[in-house]
Amino acid sequence: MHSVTCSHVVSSVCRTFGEEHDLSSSASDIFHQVSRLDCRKARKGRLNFRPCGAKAALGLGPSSPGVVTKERNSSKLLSSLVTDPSGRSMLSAEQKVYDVVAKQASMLEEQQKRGTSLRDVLPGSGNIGSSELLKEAYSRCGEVCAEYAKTFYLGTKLMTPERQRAIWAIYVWCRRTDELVDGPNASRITPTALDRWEERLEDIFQGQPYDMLDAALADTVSRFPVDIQPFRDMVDGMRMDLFKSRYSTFDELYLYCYNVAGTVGLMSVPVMGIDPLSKASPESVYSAALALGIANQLTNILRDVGEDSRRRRIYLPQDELARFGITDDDIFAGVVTDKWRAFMKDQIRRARMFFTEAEKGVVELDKDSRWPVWASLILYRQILDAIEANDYNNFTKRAYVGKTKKLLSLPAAYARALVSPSSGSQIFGRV
Ligand SMILES: CC(C)=CCC/C(C)=C/CC/C(C)=C/CC/C(C)=C/[C@@H]1[C@@H](COP(=O)(O)OP(=O)(O)O)[C@]1(C)CC/C=C(\C)CC/C=C(\C)CCC=C(C)C
Repeated sequence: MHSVTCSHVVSSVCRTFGEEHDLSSSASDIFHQVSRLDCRKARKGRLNFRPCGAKAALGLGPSSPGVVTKERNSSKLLSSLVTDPSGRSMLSAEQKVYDVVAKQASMLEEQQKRGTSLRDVLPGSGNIGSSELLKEAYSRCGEVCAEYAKTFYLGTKLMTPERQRAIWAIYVWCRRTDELVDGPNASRITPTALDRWEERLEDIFQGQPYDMLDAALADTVSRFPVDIQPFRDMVDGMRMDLFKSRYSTFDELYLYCYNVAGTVGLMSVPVMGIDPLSKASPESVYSAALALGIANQLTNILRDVGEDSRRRRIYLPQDELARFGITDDDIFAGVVTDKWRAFMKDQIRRARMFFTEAEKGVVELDKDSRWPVWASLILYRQILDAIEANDYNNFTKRAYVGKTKKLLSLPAAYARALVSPSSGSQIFGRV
């Protein structure tokens, strides 16, 4: 029996950052217990630039004035710079994100050189189960996950115990991070609070967790080759939410989507593992994972236009809205017009392209991990169909996938998960 409920566990983090740290004695015991955990040292990645990345592959690179033609290779780095309105040079969002993907991939390649890789990482090589407190920590993560994301939780049950626990620990950290700016105490969250949350993240990766749930993540990152950068980037996404309520271009929105959701894909791949039969390059698998996060977030945004507008937020590219003759006031008025339908068709088409890009990577994942990913992909993509079925009224009608459709998606996902890289025809990004 746990004395702390799941919602308490998640929301307590907000209190922690609104006031001074208050650890319960059991959490502090856990802290002392696990602070001795070995910490995997962050490895410096080799960065190189190649013409790939989901956004590039989809032909969605920025095309607005001020964008210099991009050719990505190390000798042409400068040509990938874009200029901001004041004329200063800066990296495009796609370039920044691609750097992170390349770093994750190069970490894997380094690992391959040392003789292990995600294709043959053996879960269970660590000391899971050796501490009752850690077991308890992971089990609380599982409870949070089951409460907030039931279908996904069931999906993780197909994974090996080590992988499922690790995914729960990552899920809980993401959920707590998101709750900082989206939860009941969001109005009390300041940039300083986010700085402190990030310091706490650094401590987790140094094997110095602060509470029980952090301890589960500290253990996870000590056993799987998970890099800290996507976690830092998610905190950055929360910072964006504190300051920003408009996105002038898709490039800006893309960065936001990467920060809050693409990062989840990058965090998950090292735990989910790549099928030993896969011939895909690590870079292509990470790119697909990134694409799934972006696709999910774009879908989430399109579903929630009305809800966000009531908070005076518009997560849609302003230049594209203008091209369709739509103003902020039109969105606040919330009337479905032909202009709106045309705009939405375009946005839905783009989200679907990201889903298609992501599909290529799911088949490359370890066989036990494919089912939950297919399930989440199929379920989330159906929200786009539901927006169409609502005649693009995402102002006052919430697009949702009905129970029957949801249930039917699960065996469909299972069938797709049976396709392995050897039986599938879509091996891509060969090394
Ligand atoms: C199998 C699977 C889906 C694993 C991911 C598990 C995980 C660690 C999830 C964390 C999700 C989370 C709490 C993110 C915080 C930010 C946030 C809220 C993002 C939005 C998710 C939906 O949230 P919400 O629960 O509020 O949605 P509803 O309103 O209830 O509909 C996001 C839209 C983004 C979530 C992003 C992903 C799940 C990324 C998935 C990508 C992978 C798992 C990589 C798969 C690998 C390949 C090669 C394709």
